[in-house]
Amino acid sequence: MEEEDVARVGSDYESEKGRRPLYRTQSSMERDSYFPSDSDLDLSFTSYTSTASTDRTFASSSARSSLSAAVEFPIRVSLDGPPRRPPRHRGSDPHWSAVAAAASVSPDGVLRLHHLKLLRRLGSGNLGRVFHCRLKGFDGDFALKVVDRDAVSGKKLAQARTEAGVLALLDHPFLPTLYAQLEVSHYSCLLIDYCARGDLHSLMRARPGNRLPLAAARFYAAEVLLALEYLHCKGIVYRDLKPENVLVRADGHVMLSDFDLCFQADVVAAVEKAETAAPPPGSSDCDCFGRRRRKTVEETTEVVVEPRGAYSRSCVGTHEYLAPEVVDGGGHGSGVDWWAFGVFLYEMLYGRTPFRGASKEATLRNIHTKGLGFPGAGDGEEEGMAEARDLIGRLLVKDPRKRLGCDNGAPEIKRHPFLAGVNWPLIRCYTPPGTRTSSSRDVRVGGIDGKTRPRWSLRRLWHFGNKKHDQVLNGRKWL
Ligand SMILES: Nc1ncnc2c1ncn2[C@@H]1O[C@H](COP(=O)(O)OP(=O)(O)OP(=O)(O)O)[C@@H](O)[C@H]1O
Repeated sequence: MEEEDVARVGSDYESEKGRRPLYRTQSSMERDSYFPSDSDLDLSFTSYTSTASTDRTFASSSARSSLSAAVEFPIRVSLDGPPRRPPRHRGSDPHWSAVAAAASVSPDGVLRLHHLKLLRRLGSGNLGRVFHCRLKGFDGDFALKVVDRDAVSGKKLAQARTEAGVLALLDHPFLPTLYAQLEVSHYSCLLIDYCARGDLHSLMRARPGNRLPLAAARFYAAEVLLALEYLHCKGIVYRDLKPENVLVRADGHVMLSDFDLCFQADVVAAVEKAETAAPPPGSSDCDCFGRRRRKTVEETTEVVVEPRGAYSRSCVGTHEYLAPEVVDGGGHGSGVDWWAFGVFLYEMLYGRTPFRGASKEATLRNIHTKGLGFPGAGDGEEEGMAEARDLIGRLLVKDPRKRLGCDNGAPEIKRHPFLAGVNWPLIRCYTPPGTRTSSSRDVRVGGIDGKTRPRWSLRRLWHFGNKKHDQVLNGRKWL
């Protein structure tokens, strides 16, 4: 890591007891109303700044700031041109029809800001503010991310463009959908999915010991893993995984947010051999005479789409989540996301991150030098903790060449015993933590504790024909 960065990190620490973002300054958006009294804008944002309508539960006051650097890899997508078309997989989402219907009443067929009704401010971040909103006359909730182009530096503007560029590329249930991008006066607004349950960091802090039960941690880890896998397939390295950036939708499933620190690299799909230890289905480790079975190894092939050649030298991310190679400043690739995934799992299970020190400098030193340790197990350790520790240990390997995931990406991690019981194609049919199991006809009856499963198998879903199958897998019916 370069000296300048360490100095900046160090000096920031004292003032950051409230853990405010590193480069945040009071923008004109904080001081004034959000939008000028433009004839196109019938919204006065002023009331949202001072009233109780700001929902602080969404923006946990102790959220950790991210280190940011200049954007050196532009995201390869054009945001100019006609209004956005629904993406292939998320296109059946009713939010798209609402956006299309609202836009159709406009003379030029384009969605405008006055079509939106702002309900409350959800919080503000490094780049701007986020509002909960609805389309006037339509059902469905959205979030509106607003950046004041006049109030942010060129670097932040570049980050805002990166974020918009990444959002425009996404089409995945655990990532936000960009419904529209509105340029109004000096404001850039992104209309995306709204997550009614706030962020995982706040949810964890509301629990004893700031940690989650193992089954919940496994569920969130599995969904985040799929989101990271998708991003890597697109060549996007995320670089800012932390519970603050894992939002929870109304249905309990996750959505990653904050893509301003991403970078994009080339990715080439490759078919690789993979070995999995395959115990005979439904069998125990011993045969009927009590003798230990020999482990059979199954050789399969798998498609690997990991941006293995991704390379960046910038120091970005959140201190406690930085990988050693980022701290070094010697260059890093997609492996930083797998390191952060290990820290994320650790924090969900133990209520704190593994290398946190008394100051941010101490944290960075620990990442480099300190070995990985786990709090004492105690008596009543939950089943599965040993597997979780093993997975964390394989992810938090300081040398990225030996880290799980760095070779073949997410499939390597999916095969680990901690996650091996997850039925990946049906993950959206699991009952998310904290959601009530509804009627017996609801498919979301499984838990993710490794014992109970989604009740419907893929084979059974096919009996309902493709339409039903699509509905289940797209989650349309049960969202
Ligand atoms: N789609 C959304 N649905 C619900 N809440 C959201 C949504 N997007 C952001 N938020 C909330 O709004 C607040 C501000 O989000 P934003 O992404 O701008 O900043 P941040 O998470 O603090 O990130 P950073 O400062 O690192 O860019 C956060 O507390 C976040 O939880």
